[in-house]
Amino acid sequence: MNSEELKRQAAARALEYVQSGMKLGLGTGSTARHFVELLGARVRDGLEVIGVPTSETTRHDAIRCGIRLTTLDEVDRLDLTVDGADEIDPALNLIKGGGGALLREKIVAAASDRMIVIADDTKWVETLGRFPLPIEVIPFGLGATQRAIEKAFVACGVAGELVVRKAKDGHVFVTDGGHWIVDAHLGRIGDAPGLAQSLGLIPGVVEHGLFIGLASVAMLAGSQGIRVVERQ
Ligand SMILES: O=C[C@H](O)[C@H](O)[C@H](O)COP(=O)(O)O
Repeated sequence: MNSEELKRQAAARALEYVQSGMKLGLGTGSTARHFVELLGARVRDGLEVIGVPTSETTRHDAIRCGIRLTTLDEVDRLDLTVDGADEIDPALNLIKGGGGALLREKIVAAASDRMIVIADDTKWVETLGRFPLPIEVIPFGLGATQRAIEKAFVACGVAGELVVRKAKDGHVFVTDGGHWIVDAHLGRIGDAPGLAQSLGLIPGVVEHGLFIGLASVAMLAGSQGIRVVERQ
């Protein structure tokens, strides 16, 4: 089975948790797109849900799939968010933002009663950090922000190169919120909650891709089937 089929399987399993009347957070990325497409098929069969997309890309996908949309200004809480991840550790802490959607993804996940992470099992790691950690920053004062990030790294016992993300056309990648992303190549993050806290205090850092304590369940699709891991 190829990785797209595995992602679709994980997405299909998450769909079992969706009930009519739910308000849903709709994630971003290749795995979340499978969920949006499968959800769209159920909506066409009569399922009544309303969604909040976590990116402009997902908003367009959801509209194409016939899913009714709302915003976090119009609704208070969401019942469930289903999203992908770049890395998932045994505490269900995540690295997200490989596609640049981390800011809206975190706002939506934090406004949800439950977050299900869907992925193929290559995303499962013992310790976060092999995947470069996305840090969303304000372009103004980038040098000062980067120096503050490096200080936070030293305090948290990690080190690695910071690279301003470029789009495929060679220009700086700009997020849906108009910010830039610096990818931190750390290799291993021993204390992800501690690093998350330190990064959150830096002026100029809008958000970072460490999702701590947000995911309640992970659905990991592999050649042996789907493993469901609940947060302890
Ligand atoms: O910004 C992008 C998101 O955090 C994605 O959910 C994450 O990068 C995983 O994407 P994919 O399912 O394509 O591996």
